[in-house]
Amino acid sequence: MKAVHFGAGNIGRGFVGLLLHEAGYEVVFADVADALISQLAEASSYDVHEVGENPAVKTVEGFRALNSATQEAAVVEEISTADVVTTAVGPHILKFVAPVIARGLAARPAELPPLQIMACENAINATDLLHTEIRAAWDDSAGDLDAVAVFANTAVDRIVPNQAPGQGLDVTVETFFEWVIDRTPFKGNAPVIPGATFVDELGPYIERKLFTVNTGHASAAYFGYAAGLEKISDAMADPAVAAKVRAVLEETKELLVAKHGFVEAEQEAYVQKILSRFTNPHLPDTVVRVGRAPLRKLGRHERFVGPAAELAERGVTPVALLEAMSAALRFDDGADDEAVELAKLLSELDAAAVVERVTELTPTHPLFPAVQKLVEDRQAEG
Ligand SMILES: NC(=O)c1ccc[n+]([C@@H]2O[C@H](COP(=O)([O-])OP(=O)(O)OC[C@H]3O[C@@H](n4cnc5c(N)ncnc54)[C@H](O)[C@@H]3O)[C@@H](O)[C@H]2O)c1
Ligand SMILES: O=P(O)(O)OC[C@@H](O)[C@@H](O)[C@H](O)[C@H](O)CO
Repeated sequence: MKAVHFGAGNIGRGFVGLLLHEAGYEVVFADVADALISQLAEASSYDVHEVGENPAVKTVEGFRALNSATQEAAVVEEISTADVVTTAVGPHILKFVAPVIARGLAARPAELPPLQIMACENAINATDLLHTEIRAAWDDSAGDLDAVAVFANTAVDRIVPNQAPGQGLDVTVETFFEWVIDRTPFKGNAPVIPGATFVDELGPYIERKLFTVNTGHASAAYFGYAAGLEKISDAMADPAVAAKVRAVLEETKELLVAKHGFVEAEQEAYVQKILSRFTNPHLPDTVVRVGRAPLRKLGRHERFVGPAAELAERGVTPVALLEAMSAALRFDDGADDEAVELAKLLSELDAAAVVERVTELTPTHPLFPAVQKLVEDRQAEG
């Protein structure tokens, strides 16, 4: 069994690659970072260090690695005979990997079963997005795309920080992990991945993960950044930051319970578990990694505006979520391209235009005036 995995970064090596390896797949990593690919191509193994409660070391071996920019033909050939393709590149990068996957699918021998494609990104229905991009790159003369590929959405959860320089290919991760995959597109032929959980209705799991783990995480990052703190665990050790994060998760809990029917006590236990994961002092995770790409995080269906808009539509005015969004508007890490772009938008556009551009909320949406006020307050500070 062979899996081609795009994105040999933190989650690629520390989670998806590990679980595919443990499931018995030969993993072919495809990435555009040349030094990383050269290192992987030369290595026979790397270790995943799970830190926190019940620490462990897992070894990944038997993989290969290709540069998908300079060795595209080889990647296409690997995909043409693979069983599974996964990605962990970031939602905005899916459009760049889609044409290569389309070419691999077009070259697939007719006798092979459909390629099983799963995007493992922090975004709602990222595989649908990848599917759309592959369709856009698809040459109809190659036949019916949906006859040669199966697309399944997933939700992936494991905190994998940026790795310390000098650590080589080894990855430090938390012990917790969850990979939930929509079973239904496979029509009885789902891949066997013992570390993954297959469900019939993925929607509630994706939203619960994004609007709890990622909303809480990003809140800790932006409040922590504003407090001058470097690590997420330090931010969570600050009582004022921790209280604000808790308040944010109270609001998303209200939405998730009302919308998906999660039992309140179970959702509360989920929240508690997640808060304890953020405080893991063994995990060297930083507010700038977790806060990265604020424009994406302030997007319409993302971790802040997504739940806040739905609460507003239900007649509930979010308070803590808006406070977290206000902190996000103050995330001005100069090394982050999106933070720089956000600062530019704040200085060039009027508040309503910033809200429309960044959040894609329309002026008639019930959340719009509150977000506009946040932007006006931010702009008044200069
Ligand atoms: N790190 C985590 O804790 C975590 C957990 C769950 C989900 N995720 C999601 O996984 C995705 C990746 O996150 P990460 O933390 O591993 O980031 P990362 O930056 O460590 O890894 C991304 C990798 O993608 C590669 N890449 C960029 N453009 C590419 C292209 N065109 N083709 C092939 N490879 C390309 C980069 O070189 C990099 O190695 C994101 O969507 C993120 O939200 C991350
Ligand atoms: O990857 P992002 O930028 O969408 O979000 C940053 C972190 O919140 C994220 O990577 C978490 O560590 C991860 O989603 C945990 O499962």
